[in-house]
Order: sequence, then C-alpha cells, then structure tokens
Amino acid sequence: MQPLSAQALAQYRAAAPMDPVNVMEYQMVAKEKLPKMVYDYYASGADDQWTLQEARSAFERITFRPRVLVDVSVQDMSTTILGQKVAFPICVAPTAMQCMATGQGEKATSRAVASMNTLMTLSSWSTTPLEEVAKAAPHGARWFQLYVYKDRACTERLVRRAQAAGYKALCLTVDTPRLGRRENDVKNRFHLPDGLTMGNFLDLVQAEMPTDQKDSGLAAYVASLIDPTLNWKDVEWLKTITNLPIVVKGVLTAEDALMAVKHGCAGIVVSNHGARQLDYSPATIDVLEEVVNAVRGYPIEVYLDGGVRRGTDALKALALGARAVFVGRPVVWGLAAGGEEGVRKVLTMLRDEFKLGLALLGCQSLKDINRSMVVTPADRAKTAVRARL
Ligand SMILES: Cc1cc2nc3c(=O)[nH]c(=O)nc-3n(C[C@H](O)[C@H](O)[C@H](O)COP(=O)(O)O)c2cc1C
Ligand SMILES: CC(C)CC(=O)C(=O)O
Repeated sequence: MQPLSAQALAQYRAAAPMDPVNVMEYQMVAKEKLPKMVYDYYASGADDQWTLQEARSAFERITFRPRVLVDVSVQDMSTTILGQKVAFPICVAPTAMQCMATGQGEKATSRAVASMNTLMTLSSWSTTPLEEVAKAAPHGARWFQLYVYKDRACTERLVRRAQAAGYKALCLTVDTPRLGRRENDVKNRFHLPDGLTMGNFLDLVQAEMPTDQKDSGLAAYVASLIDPTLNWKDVEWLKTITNLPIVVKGVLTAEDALMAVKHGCAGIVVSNHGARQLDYSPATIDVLEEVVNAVRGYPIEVYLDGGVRRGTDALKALALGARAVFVGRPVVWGLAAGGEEGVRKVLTMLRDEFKLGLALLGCQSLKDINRSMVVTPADRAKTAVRARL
C-alpha cells in the first residue's frame, strides 16, 4: 500500500472513524500514532514504490464470476497448512521489530494470532526472543522465518532454538541477499529506537543496529550480517541441520518454483517481500498462477503474500491456486492501533470479509472455490483475441 499523502490523511481526519471498519483505516490510525521513522519503515516499499502500488492495482484488476442459488447457510473456512489446522486461510507473514509498534510487540501478535486459530510466522529479526514469543501462546501454530547469516554457527543455533521452541517450519527468505533501498529509511537514517534490541541475537552476533550511518542503519546492518552467497545448495545444508519442513519465501517464477521442488522444499511463498526489495517486480497475484501451474502434482504447497487488504483479495488468491495467503503490514497497523486487541480486530475483519465473500461467491467451503470464479486481465485478453478470430 502506498504511503498516505498529506491530503489523504487530512481527508481521513475530517471523517475519522472512532472504530476503523477496514484495514486501510487501521493504517491511518497507525500513522497517527507512530513516530514518523517507525511508520515510514513499516509502510515503505523500495525505490519508486511501483511494485507497492501494483500490489493493490493487480488485485483490483481481477473480478469475480459468482454462482447463485447455492445454500451457504453453513460455511467452513478451515484448512491445513503443512498439516496444521487453521480456522481460515489468512496467516501472518514475518515482519521485523514489532516492539516499535507496541510494547508487547511479537508477544501480542502471538497471542492474537493463536486466539484466532491461524498461523504466525515470526521474523528472525524480532525484538523479542523466539522462546518468549512461543511461550506467550504455547498452543499457537507458528513458523520461524530464517535469514541465513554469514556466521553459519549462529544460523545453526537459531534453527535449533526455533525447533526446540516448537516452531513447525522454517520459512527461508530467499529474496534478500541485500536489503532493498527504501528511500524514506535513508532520509530518516532508520535505526532501532533506544531500549529495543534484536531479541534473537543477544548471545549470538552483534545485537545493536548502527545509529551513526549516513544511510538506513538497517541496510548497513543487513549488509554486515546476512550471507549474500546464499544459494540452492544451502537449502540442502539446512536439511542436514534440521528436520523441520522448509518453505521458501520470495519465489516469483516457475523456474524457481521447480528448483524449490527439486530441493525438497515443503512450501513456497509467492512473495516480493511486500515490494521492499526489487522494485518493478510483478505483483504477486499476477504471477501466482505461473507458480501454481509449474508445481502442480508435486508435494509442495503454494501460498501468496503482498497487498492482501480485503477478504476478497484472499478469495482471488485461492481461486488462482494458493492454499492460503499471508498478511504483513495489516498486522503491524493493528498492533500500533490497539496492541493485541488491534491485531485480533484486523484478523477478524479479514476473516469476516472472507466469509462474506465466500458466501456471495456461492461457496460453502474452500473446496468450492475454483478457477472459473475469477477473471484476470490475461483471461480478458484471451477472450478478446478469440473474439477477433
Ligand atoms: C515492516 C516489515 C518488516 C518485514 N520484515 C520481514 C522479515 O523480517 N523477514 C521477511 O522474510 N519478510 C519481512 N517482511 C516482508 C513480509 O514478510 C511480507 O512478505 C510482506 O509484508 C507482505 O506484504 P504486505 O505487507 O503487503 O502484506 C517485512 C515486511 C514489512 C512491511
Ligand atoms: C530486518 C529486515 C531485514 C527486515 C525486513 O525484511 C524488512 O524490513 O523488509
């Protein structure tokens, strides 16, 4: 989502709802509450932020073909994600440094997500140690997002800790050999606010983010720690140090999807990192089908993240073959606006919108959602060509 313009914010203030009724309004409340450096970090995309805009535009270009006169008085939104049951197919993507949004940070998210019976992915760059996040909601479904560090011993210890703490999969982020250039972070000289630390590294590597940079402190921090040599062989290495399933996050092409299959990954997140890495990458919803078609018949699940702000966005992704979607910023907006309760409200909104859309589409359960229920720009182009022949 685009950063809000001064004009949009002024318009919102004029009609400020006491209680936000959608995710976009939660973003506006969060913007009012957060310090500028923090809001900008959460909201921004890379460079021109073209991909950031495109994430929403691409969803807007897809329309539905709803079916009618179907009994939808009883609905079931549940599914499984790598065998773990979730109440609805909207899960939580990893977002770093959540204690900047609210004091309880990742612990609040953990409790809210568990109470909604869905799945949370914890960023390895959390401001709370992974064990404390697990303890905050012991029965919640949880994955651990991994960046591979130059210090492989540190990486290995982190993986073992995640496994010991009950995280059920490693979500390996593969689109960040270097941090994308977020110009607001450069201007703001982004750094971790005083009193916060990267909770998982306290005993491992340099826990403090530099504050004296003439650039984004985060970009320098990432450059000093994350291993840019990461490649498919390292997936094999990871498999020698853990038996947790590996989900690769950041795949955008059929070629890489097939590499994930070849290297024994259990899942793929079709993701462009919330438009924060390579600008002019496509919107994820536009490449989802390419990935789904490439791996059809293989034992691998495909998920999508990026720009999901409405229950109907999730329906579109499922119709195009995703097993579930993940949301990043909406959770942070909920946290900033209302802590644990704010996250619960955001997830409840998305769940309820999804349920309503499911009924209006004529579906009783996720099994009823199918490809014929959406029309994409590619479908329209094909129809136009056929009409001309
Ligand atoms: C503030 C912020 C921090 C993020 N931190 C991480 C991270 O630590 N690890 C990671 O793999 N992805 C990270 N991401 C990317 C998200 O996991 C996800 O791909 C993206 O936010 C999805 O798009 P959405 O925000 O439009 O829902 C971050 C995204 C944001 C906005
Ligand atoms: C600590 C960062 C690498 C987190 C991240 O992935 C992001 O800001 O997009």
